[in-house]
Amino acid sequence: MMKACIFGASGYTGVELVKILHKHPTFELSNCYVSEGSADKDKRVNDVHACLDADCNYVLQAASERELSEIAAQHDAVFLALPHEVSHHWAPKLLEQNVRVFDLSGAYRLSDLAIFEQAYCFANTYPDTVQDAVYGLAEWNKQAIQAASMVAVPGCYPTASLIGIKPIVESELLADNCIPVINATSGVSGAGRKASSTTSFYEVSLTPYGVLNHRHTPEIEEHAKTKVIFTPHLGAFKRGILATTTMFLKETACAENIAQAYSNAYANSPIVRIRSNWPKVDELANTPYCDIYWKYDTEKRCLVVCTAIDNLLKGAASQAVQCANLAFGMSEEVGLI
Ligand SMILES: NC(=O)C1=CN([C@@H]2O[C@H](COP(=O)(O)OP(=O)(O)OC[C@H]3O[C@@H](n4cnc5c(N)ncnc54)[C@H](OP(=O)(O)O)[C@@H]3O)[C@@H](O)[C@H]2O)C=CC1
Ligand SMILES: CC(=O)N[C@@H](CCC(=O)OP(=O)(O)O)C(=O)O
Repeated sequence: MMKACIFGASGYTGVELVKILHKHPTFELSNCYVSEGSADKDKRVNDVHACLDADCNYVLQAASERELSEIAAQHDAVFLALPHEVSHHWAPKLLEQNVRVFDLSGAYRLSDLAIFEQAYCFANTYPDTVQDAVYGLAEWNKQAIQAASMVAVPGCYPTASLIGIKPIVESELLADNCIPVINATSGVSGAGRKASSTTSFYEVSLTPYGVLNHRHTPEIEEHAKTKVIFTPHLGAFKRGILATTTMFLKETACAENIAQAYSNAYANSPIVRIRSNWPKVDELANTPYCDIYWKYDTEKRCLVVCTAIDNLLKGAASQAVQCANLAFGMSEEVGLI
């Protein structure tokens, strides 16, 4: 068994990691950590999150930066479900030990430090770790993930968006002057567990936010290798993301080569499911899958592709474990389906 631990185990993505690793056949969940000042420290995780099974009773231990080396030395895999700023400092310290790090935050997803600073409003001061970090979009980066010590697990919106766009870009079907337009809606768990008025049940409706300046725009652009116009929306539901992307294609594109592009990318994927109808978030909630469906208007040369995921799973925790499975030589879907 490989020993694993989770930092940020009391949060929304952290608790999904607890669920998955608790039942995983190869990873043994050895320790669950929260911050030194956490209101949940010393509690059992299933007392904090009653949805967990009775035997899923790990104690939420307080951990500080001082203990990172010692903790890293005791584990094979470390999962960081922490705020970006905390992962940014902690990942390089953990990596000094012989451990693999799977970071769910955005701290190491962008290779350009100036673009990072603009998007996250703080500077990444560990350029070597940035360079070593492998982007964990599992369907597209398998070989690099298999060899990685540091995996930057993609954001939730970027996962949903990139799965729809990349087959078209990589197959050179996108029209030269086309900027894909992505409209995506997330449930409120995307904002994390910390209470705020914008995510309170009474306040949430359906509305766009982060228009033309959301930090996921540069992440999608770097990994799709194209500019995009990305508009996120907050919806009045708990879990899930639905991303609808509109793209104009080259004159040479036809329904057959679009189908071929998606089939080449995902026909053998255990996680991405090519459907025969439009996906619905409720069908994906609590699963590690990404569902995809598209329609092409030949006359307008317009492709509309729709992808749906659970933001806490394929958008975070299950994709982190998908990457860990690959990094430890297993099939990507082990312990997930
Ligand atoms: N929610 C989502 O859909 C997605 C989230 N992510 C990313 O994953 C990460 C976790 O997100 P999420 O689970 O939603 O966040 P939550 O706010 O739900 O949880 C954050 C966790 O981090 C802990 N924490 C907070 N501050 C510190 C600190 N200074 N030191 C140590 N631990 C700390 C919290 O515990 P405590 O304060 O009790 O110590 C809690 O366990 C974030 O970087 C987020 O951007 C990525 C993709 C999707
Ligand atoms: C609904 C909501 O607020 N969603 C979050 C995105 C989820 C997240 O935590 O983003 P990372 O993938 O970058 O970590 C947001 O828009 O900031």
